Amino acid sequence: MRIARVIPLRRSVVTLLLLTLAGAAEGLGVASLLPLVAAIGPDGTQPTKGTSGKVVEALHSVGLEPTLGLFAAILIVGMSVKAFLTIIAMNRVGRAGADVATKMRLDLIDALLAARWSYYVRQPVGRFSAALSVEAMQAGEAYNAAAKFAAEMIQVVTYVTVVAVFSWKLALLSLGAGLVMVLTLNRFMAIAKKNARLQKKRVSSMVAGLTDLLVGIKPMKAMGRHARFQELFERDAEKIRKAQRKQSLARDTNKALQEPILAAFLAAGMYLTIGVWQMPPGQVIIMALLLARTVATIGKAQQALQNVRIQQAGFNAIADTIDIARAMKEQSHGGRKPKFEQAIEFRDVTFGFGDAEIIRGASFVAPQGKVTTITGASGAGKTTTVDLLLGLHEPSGGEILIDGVPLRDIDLVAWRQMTGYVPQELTLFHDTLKSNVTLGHPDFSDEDVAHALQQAGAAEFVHSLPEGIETVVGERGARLSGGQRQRISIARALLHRPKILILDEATTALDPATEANIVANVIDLTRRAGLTVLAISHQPAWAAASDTVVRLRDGKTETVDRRASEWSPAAE
Ligand SMILES: Nc1ncnc2c1ncn2[C@@H]1O[C@H](COP(=O)(O)OP(=O)(O)OP(=O)(O)O)[C@@H](O)[C@H]1O
Repeated sequence: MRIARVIPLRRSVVTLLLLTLAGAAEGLGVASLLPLVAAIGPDGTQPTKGTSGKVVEALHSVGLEPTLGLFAAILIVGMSVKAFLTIIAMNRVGRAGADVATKMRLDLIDALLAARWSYYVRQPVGRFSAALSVEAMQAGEAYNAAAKFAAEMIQVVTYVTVVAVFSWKLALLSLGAGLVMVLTLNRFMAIAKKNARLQKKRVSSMVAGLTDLLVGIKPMKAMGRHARFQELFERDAEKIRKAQRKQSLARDTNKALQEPILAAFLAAGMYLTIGVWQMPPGQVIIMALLLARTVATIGKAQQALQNVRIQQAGFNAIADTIDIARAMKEQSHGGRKPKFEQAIEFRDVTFGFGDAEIIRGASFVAPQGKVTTITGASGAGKTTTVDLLLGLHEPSGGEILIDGVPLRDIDLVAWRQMTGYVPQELTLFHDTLKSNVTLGHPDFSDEDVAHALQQAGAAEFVHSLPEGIETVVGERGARLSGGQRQRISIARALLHRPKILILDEATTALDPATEANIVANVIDLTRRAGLTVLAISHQPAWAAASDTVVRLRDGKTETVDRRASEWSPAAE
């Protein structure tokens, strides 16, 4: 019933009602065949006995003559009404199926974007591509398959009822035939289902694996190690091929075997109706037709049910991913709007990943409008410190204060929007330079972009490109040099004129002259616009320009006020 969370139950009930009405219309049409045959019997007399007789009697009572034309009209009208209602119902099903896939996709994206940072760190990104493509589509298909199953079952009930009205023995025979068919062919259905699931699992893992591999393909290529992955994918592809073949074989065998089973029961039906129950030949033909239709529909219903089960796996998988991502939703913190007019303060902050404590009672102050450099050995916890400041992690002890207000009381989104952030691992999108700087935000003009590029020391090289800011940077910015990528990232961080600029080893790839130029621009911004800078860096240029240096060692901090004493990176 998880589907009810996506498509309101009322919508499904209305569709089911339409399908039931369609079934009833068909039943009425088909049922008219029996008295029709009796009415045009070889002697031309109208039936007076049995159900056919009762039908004729009922028609007489409402002033209708049971003529060939009347029954033919009932048949045609019944079937037309059925077709009409089925079109409406299936149209609704098609729309609902597409809605299911779309809703699942949107819910997944929503949940993913709202999740906390620690969630992303633990997930292989490629898994989400599989969820978004394969599983979302299957979720929609699951709804369609369920509706198809319902339609087939309604038809089965319709046919069995019609047959039962005229002969309960024959109805039992058709149900028996259906049961034998279901039981005999169930094995093939199970094989088809197992192999379909196997394919889904392998295809999803292939999509996920390939996405992850392509994200980090360069070192694989560079070290000639991609061939090993090719082998793994080939192995996966081979398993998918085998599973697909087995699924087709099982499905086709199932279909093919339905015919002889049906023929055997038809023969039995003929024998009983003609030889034992001595039915008129006209009725026998119609009964045979009904028997064949009933048994075939039972077969189709069984297939539809298997299909539901197969597609349901995709629906469940994406629904689980959404649930887990939602459970990892980032806490919104308090509602206080940050001003940031005085200082950022870490007061005895403690934090660890699991049992491993990384920060153990760190205390420092980064005053507003000043440059603070955070330094320390690799793995000392510099990035973690900045992540704590951005609310990406929660301290397990101590307090982070913005102008004396605890970070947990502050509106986190508003706080982050005041920040320009250049991470250690740069991420440029496969898009134009301009879009990479504006992040697709339409509010920024080309002049804004040019200004940010100028401050980031990127104006000159961008200007030298034939397409300027419209140049497409390639996958993850692969068409730019490392230093160029860093400068574009700095421009992106400066574009919205942040109050705090956080640079995590952001100028490591630059030559000293370019770095000095960026440092000078940033210092100029601190003096003119009151920008506060927090730079994680080992570069002498930053240390020389900073007002305060915070050194992390063994999870603790030492603060050196550079206005009071000189600090040298060699002392590290
Ligand atoms: N998501 C995580 N889960 C578990 N451990 C983590 C996680 N992120 C970082 N760490 C660990 O925390 C420690 C500090 O990492 P951090 O990235 O803050 O160091 P750093 O000082 O910035 O290092 P570097 O100068 O090498 O970038 C490291 O030992 C690292 O292995």
